[in-house]
Amino acid sequence: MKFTKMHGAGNDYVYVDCFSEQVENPADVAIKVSNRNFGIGSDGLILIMPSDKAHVRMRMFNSDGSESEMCGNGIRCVAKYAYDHGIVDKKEITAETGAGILTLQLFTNCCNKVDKVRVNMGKPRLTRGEIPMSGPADARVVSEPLNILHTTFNITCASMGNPHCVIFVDDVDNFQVEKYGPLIENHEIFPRRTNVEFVQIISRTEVRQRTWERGAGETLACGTGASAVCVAGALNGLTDKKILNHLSGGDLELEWSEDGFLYMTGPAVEVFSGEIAI
Ligand SMILES: N[C@@H](CCC[C@H](N)C(=O)O)C(=O)O
Repeated sequence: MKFTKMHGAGNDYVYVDCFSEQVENPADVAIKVSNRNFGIGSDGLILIMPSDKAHVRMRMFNSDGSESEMCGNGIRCVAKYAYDHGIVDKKEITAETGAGILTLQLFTNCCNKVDKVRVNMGKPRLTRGEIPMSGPADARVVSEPLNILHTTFNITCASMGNPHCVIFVDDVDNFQVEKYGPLIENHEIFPRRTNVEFVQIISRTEVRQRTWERGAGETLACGTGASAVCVAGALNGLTDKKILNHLSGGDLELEWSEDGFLYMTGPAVEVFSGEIAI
């Protein structure tokens, strides 16, 4: 199987061009290629596919083989791959995802390669039913207490197509992400598990985020998570609706605009290509 390794702010995936390759059992392939000792090493697998509704279609699988509806860092890399490898020739393209059809704006460098992408991530979904979470389907979850191991966290939840639980903490770099992340990911109030973002407020326009990803553990960045953090900061009155988010592997710019859409801007990098026996 031919593949390309790419990352967005350090959130790295193995990408397969399914315009020319076929992948049987992508969940198993994701587990195999993601292994950092016995595989290629990545946070998961992303398939770049033809679509009858958009310029390109993305399917994404976490390193544990579970499929997610959406991947913010992944969709920027899919757009870069599509442009740099001649699948599209426009700088505004559409992409079909499990979270619907998204519009992306591509920015190129002096070699006409994409190095930055702005994504209209759609409107955040804020009710328990949409996230999904147990409890009254129409209710929002803003700073709601959740007890984990005798500690009470105030959680704010949103779906960006995939579920997110945002927790504001005082000192994120010393926070025990590996201890609390999996307990929240698998908590019974999240019937499809959840991604978890631990966030320190730096100012009304700047935050620092660490992410525990559903199906992958701690990663260096999460684009849908950074989008959910922008929403959660605004809903809690802690940040403006336009922020710079410092993730462990790089920065993302987020804006929850007046029309209700969430815009994410960030880098997309191709690292290397190769072939692996599957
Ligand atoms: N890293 C991604 C999100 C990947 C999927 C997530 N782990 C899930 O299961 O929903 C991003 O950049 O958004």
